[in-house]
Amino acid sequence: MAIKHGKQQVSELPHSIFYARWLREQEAGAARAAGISLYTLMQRAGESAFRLALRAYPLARRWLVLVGKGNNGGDGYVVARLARAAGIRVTLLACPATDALPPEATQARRDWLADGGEENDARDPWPADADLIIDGLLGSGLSAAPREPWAGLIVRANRYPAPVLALDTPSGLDAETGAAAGEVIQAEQTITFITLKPGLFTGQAKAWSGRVHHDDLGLTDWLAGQSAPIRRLSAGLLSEWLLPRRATAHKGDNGRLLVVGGDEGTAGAIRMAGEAALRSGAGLVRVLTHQQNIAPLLAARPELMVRELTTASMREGLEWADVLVIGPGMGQSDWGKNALRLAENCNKPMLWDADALNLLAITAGKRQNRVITPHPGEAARLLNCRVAEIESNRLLAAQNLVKRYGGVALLKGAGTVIADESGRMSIADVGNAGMATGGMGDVLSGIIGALLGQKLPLYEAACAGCVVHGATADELARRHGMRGMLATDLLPALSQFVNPEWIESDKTE
Ligand SMILES: NC(=O)C1=CN([C@@H]2O[C@H](COP(=O)(O)OP(=O)(O)OC[C@H]3O[C@@H](n4cnc5c(N)ncnc54)[C@H](O)[C@@H]3O)[C@@H](O)[C@H]2O)[C@@H](O)CC1
Ligand SMILES: [K+]
Repeated sequence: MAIKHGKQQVSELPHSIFYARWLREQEAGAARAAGISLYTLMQRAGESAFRLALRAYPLARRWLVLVGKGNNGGDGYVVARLARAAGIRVTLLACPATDALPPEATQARRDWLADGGEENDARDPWPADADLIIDGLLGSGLSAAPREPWAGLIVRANRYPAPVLALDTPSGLDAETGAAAGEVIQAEQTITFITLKPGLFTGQAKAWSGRVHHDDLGLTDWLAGQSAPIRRLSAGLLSEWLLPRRATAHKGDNGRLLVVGGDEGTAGAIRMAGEAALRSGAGLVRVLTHQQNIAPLLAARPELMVRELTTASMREGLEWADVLVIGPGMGQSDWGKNALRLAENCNKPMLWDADALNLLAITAGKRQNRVITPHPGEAARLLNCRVAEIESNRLLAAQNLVKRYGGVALLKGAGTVIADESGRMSIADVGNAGMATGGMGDVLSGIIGALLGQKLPLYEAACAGCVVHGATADELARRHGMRGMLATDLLPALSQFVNPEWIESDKTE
């Protein structure tokens, strides 16, 4: 839904994400280009947040506005002034001394005081009956974990029984990376200004940001001339990648997929990958697996062609296939290692996942024709670092994976990041915590493998596959909730997203 304020409009989230650091360097030039002052920009930010607060919390009449020492606090002063003028009881809590404010925030403070607004020390007792908190403590200027007294105020806000609307970013969350180095305010809604920032979509973002809104503050024309370093992926983009199937298509047109894995006792992984590929439109799926898995797989899914994995069947399969998916349930025994050695020389598009990545960490080969899909633990092994380092900057980690291993890297987790060798980067704004369960990765491998077989280039297949996967899980969560979602629940539901021409328009965002 759009919120109108003046000539501006808060619209659906755009697909462009810009670094906060870059925006801070550009903001003066952008305001100049738009013929407005930085203070006007701040007033627009405050006005936009004020209107959102009225719309989202129509019954809230007693607001606490927390302001810090930067321009994020400046936005807060504007919200406070507008709210007070509208008859809302506003308690403005400043942290701590306000004499060192930057110029625009100084102006906003002056206007607040000139209108008769009062400023309280945020460390003093807060009124007990407020029904909304506006968070203007820390924005994109955050440089480290919040210090005292900011950290203590964040804790206090989080204990306070009123929802938080965060200005630009939830205070304490790193706008660049989504990392939470210390205390972070728990926002129910966040309104971010001018551009989306990566830290609102990956890392710890989903735990703290709540629902994200965006307002470009009227800089639409200026923004149209900027090229975004990162793309936000949503279901609305699927029709860009997945065209309706040709009416005359035959199974050979839709890709012959070789899926390799499933050691003794791990037939499930390979079955889910193979079946996800079929459900995502693969023409033919041949599975090479441990001989014990053959009968159960054939019984469960007769459309799969299942054979024993041997050197001969692997060689023959690689000849036959258009695309290779290797790793699900493969284990790290000699059995899997042999298959991987043969796969290393494959020149067709391929996807390596799970145990293939654990073995890759040892062999360290670089390939342009490969998508790798590590979770943070696998990524840490691949980059020889700690999981915490991966999570502290997921965008950088994905770039480093590509630098080291070539091709396309898809780093799983809340806010999956996809990067390629040309420098393209995307963050998937789909998916939910219901997906934190076994087998989800195997399903993703099958989907991406199928899309590679339908001739999508590596990067596009990874992006589209990730969106199909996450959007399907979101749809299931909407219907049944997150807890108890199974990877196999996704399989029959994939069809609505791999056929985007069938998506109803209200499901695209
Ligand atoms: N970019 C723009 O053109 C616009 C920016 N606006 C606002 O301005 C904000 C950025 O303003 P600033 O650059 O002044 O930065 P912030 O207001 O986000 O924070 C800077 C202040 O926080 C302090 N600080 C930094 N790290 C800290 C830590 N770990 N613990 C305690 N204090 C810490 C700094 O010393 C400084 O006083 C945006 O987030 C947005 O809310 C809006 O007014 C709209 C226009
Ligand atoms: K904030």
